[in-house]
Amino acid sequence: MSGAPVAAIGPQNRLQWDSLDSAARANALRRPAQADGAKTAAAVAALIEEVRVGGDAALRRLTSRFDGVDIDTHAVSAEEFAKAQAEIAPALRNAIVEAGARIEQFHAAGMSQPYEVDTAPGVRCERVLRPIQRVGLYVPAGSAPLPSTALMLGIPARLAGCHDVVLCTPPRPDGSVDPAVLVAAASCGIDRVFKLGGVQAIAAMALGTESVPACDKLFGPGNAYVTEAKRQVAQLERGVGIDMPAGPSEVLVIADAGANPEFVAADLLSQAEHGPDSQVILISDDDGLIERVIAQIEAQLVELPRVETTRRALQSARMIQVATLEDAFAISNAYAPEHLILALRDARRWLPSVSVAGSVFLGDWAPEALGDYCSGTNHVLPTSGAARFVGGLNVASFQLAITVQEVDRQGLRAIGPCAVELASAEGLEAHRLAVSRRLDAA
Ligand SMILES: NC(=O)c1ccc[n+]([C@@H]2O[C@H](COP(=O)([O-])OP(=O)(O)OC[C@H]3O[C@@H](n4cnc5c(N)ncnc54)[C@H](O)[C@@H]3O)[C@@H](O)[C@H]2O)c1
Ligand SMILES: N[C@H](CO)Cc1c[nH]c[nH+]1
Ligand SMILES: [Zn+2]
Repeated sequence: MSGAPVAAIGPQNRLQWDSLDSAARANALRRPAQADGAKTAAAVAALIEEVRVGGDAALRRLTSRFDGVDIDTHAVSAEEFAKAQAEIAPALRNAIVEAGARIEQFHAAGMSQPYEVDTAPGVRCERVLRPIQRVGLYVPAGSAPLPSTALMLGIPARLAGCHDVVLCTPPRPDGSVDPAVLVAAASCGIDRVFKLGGVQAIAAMALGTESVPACDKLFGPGNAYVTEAKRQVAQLERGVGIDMPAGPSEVLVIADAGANPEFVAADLLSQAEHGPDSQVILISDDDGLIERVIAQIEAQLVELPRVETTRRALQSARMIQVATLEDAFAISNAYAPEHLILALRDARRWLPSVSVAGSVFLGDWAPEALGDYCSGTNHVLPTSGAARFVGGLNVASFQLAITVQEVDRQGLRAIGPCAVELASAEGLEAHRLAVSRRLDAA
């Protein structure tokens, strides 16, 4: 029996917040990737161990298994960089340059500055900034290569002054790397690129292999495997820093009755198409708007090339009706979305109601996709609720803030007694003497 295609958004996706008990509310805001978290963690741990033991040989095996291609040398050669430059269309090159300029403008404006303060006569405290010595960047390419991510990682790294930069990205089935990723990397001064994806890339950059150098901190988004691998390597004995959990994409839209349903549906679909575990949420105080958005999703979905992936992501979509917009913000702040779109009349007026989010898009003319590419903000953003405690990537993510204190005799006399008192209270005699011996001599 044939008929109309099954609707992507069904009654199971529709929720009336006021009618839910607390368990149903918690369930409504659960991320889809959490479902098989334990299984993913075990698989990832085994793969990291395989790289630790096997080095480059393991990288070759895993690339063959997961990317379906046999590669002898993972490092991208100078010839491959040159070929990529020749291959990409001028319009794409121009877009990379144009986006890069705005990303640089925004990130440069937000850079931390060194500073110094005399906290007492003869006591100078400073903060100096140093680039993290060797950074490892991950550019996803499983379902689609993301040259924009190379810009989002490479530009703040360059502004921070990082000279030793390694970048990994999964190879294509023919063993090459997407040329636009290479052009974007080169535009940031990055020439050390490895054809490596997933867990094996993260493990290689964390542990080091014969060909891939061990890095001090890893950056970049990726699927649930990549995100779990970052989490695990951060706990290894040779500690490696990570930027944040930046996993499967999320968008939450708060829309009022006046929102444009065509635009709202397009925004929800734009994040659903990233992968089956993307999560999209619409919250509105207007039932009619929700109905119109759902109709638009069904209409627009069938036109999309990645319809099956998108349809799978929509299985975990939430269309939530609330009594008031204040309720919508309370839900959003509890969920901590990676992206938050305010499709509201006078959207800026509502900005103070946002207390937790990765990046906010104000009004009908700010699609989230602009932030993905070229508004200037960074698209590497916290997912899975991490927006509660970490912000998006920025130049400071690539820097060490080192504090310095310079104290002369006068300074020691001024603040030494304070330290002596506190050391005595803590019963730390050696601490007290390190100060009082100098006080005696000063
Ligand atoms: N939060 C952010 O800032 C942000 C930004 C951009 C993209 N993203 C997300 O990044 C993700 C990109 O995912 P992707 O899959 O397209 O590319 P990816 O490069 O992250 O992952 C591809 C790799 O996953 C590995 N892999 C696939 N199946 C596996 C399995 N069963 N076991 C072990 N490893 C496996 C393979 O090694 C493959 O190379 C999407 O979820 C997207 O939403 C997030
Ligand atoms: N939306 C992604 C972050 O969640 C970033 C991206 C790159 N390209 C397209 N989108
Ligand atoms: Zn996107």
